[in-house]
Amino acid sequence: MSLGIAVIGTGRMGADHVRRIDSVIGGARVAAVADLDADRAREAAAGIEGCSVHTDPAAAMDAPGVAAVLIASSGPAHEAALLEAFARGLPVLCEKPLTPDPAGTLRVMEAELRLGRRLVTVGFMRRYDSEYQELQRTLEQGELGRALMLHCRHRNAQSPPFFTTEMLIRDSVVHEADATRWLLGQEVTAVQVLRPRPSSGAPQGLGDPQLVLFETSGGVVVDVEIFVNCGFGYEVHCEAVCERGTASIGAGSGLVTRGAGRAARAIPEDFTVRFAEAYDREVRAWVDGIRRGRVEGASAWDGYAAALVCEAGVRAQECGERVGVELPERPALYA
Ligand SMILES: NC(=O)c1ccc[n+]([C@@H]2O[C@H](COP(=O)([O-])OP(=O)(O)OC[C@H]3O[C@@H](n4cnc5c(N)ncnc54)[C@H](O)[C@@H]3O)[C@@H](O)[C@H]2O)c1
Ligand SMILES: O[C@H]1[C@H](O)[C@@H](O)[C@H](O)[C@@H](O)[C@H]1O
Repeated sequence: MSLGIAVIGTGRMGADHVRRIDSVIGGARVAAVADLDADRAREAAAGIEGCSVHTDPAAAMDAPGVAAVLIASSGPAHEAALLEAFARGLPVLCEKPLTPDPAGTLRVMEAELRLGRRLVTVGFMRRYDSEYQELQRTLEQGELGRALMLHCRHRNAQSPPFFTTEMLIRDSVVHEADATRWLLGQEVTAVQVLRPRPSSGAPQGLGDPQLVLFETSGGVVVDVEIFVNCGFGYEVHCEAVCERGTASIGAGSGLVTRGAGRAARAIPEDFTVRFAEAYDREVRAWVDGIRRGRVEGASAWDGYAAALVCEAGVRAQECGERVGVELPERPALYA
């Protein structure tokens, strides 16, 4: 029998996940959707047989046939939805950030610890991207020697209207916080943020772009250019500089055209294009895991570690200094 999923939040990502569950991956179906905006929820559920429509996330989780929850509401709404899923013992895939602040993430992790079993997967989809996976394997195999530096670029064509300077870190650089931990198997121990003059292409008051520096427990230095209003497309690059060579991803390998004295390759418009396959693989792995009684992917601990890195990043944005990341001991549940 297919796994009945309640999708909470049917905006840009949620609607895309509804489509994915309904028509891309096998073994699951959208049993219910919820969005504060009833029209948006209805639109996402249109044509899906047996899918009930709600404005209250808890009501969607109580709908007949629901056995798992996918949370794609706005970040501040994640915590309440996660706790509702826990109250029902439902496994949950929650879009990043797990919650926007470490205090909320800690409450979620502690609630899961009280349950004594893992229910949460955090939607850090880069872990499912084939290029990132190849880079991770290359670094793990060690043929290039130990990693010394990562140079990362993270560019969005434009930010949504509600984006704030803090969100450059908490909503965008949170991906590099997780990717750094996952690629290197090391923790981020300190963060600095350099702020060039804001681009005239960024909304008034938004400190965009920024250069974020991580130091890791293994002595690697990571620089992240975050530029969420670059204007020209979506780019995520990562180059690892190792002792005997480099390995890089994100250059794009699509069609190249030549003409009128120029060579050209399209740049993806946004993350739904660049990471389409990664989202498919992430949701498929989550569904397959649940069907086999396992919880796959990034854990609440990973969400918490990333949130602590981002908290240090926001403090570094404000004070202009290097800010240390204080990570507590990892609970045994997440060993
Ligand atoms: N993994 C990725 O690459 C990626 C990409 C984009 C967004 N995201 C994440 O996905 C989440 C959603 O982002 P989005 O771009 O789709 O935003 P969005 O604004 O398009 O959609 C959010 C939806 O949540 C609904 N909502 C808000 N509070 C709610 C509540 N309490 N109950 C029910 N519905 C509620 C809103 O009405 C809206 O329709 C965020 O956590 C975001 O960070 C992840
Ligand atoms: O919510 C989105 C999403 O996480 C994207 O993957 C990232 O590139 C954007 O910067 C962020 O705003």
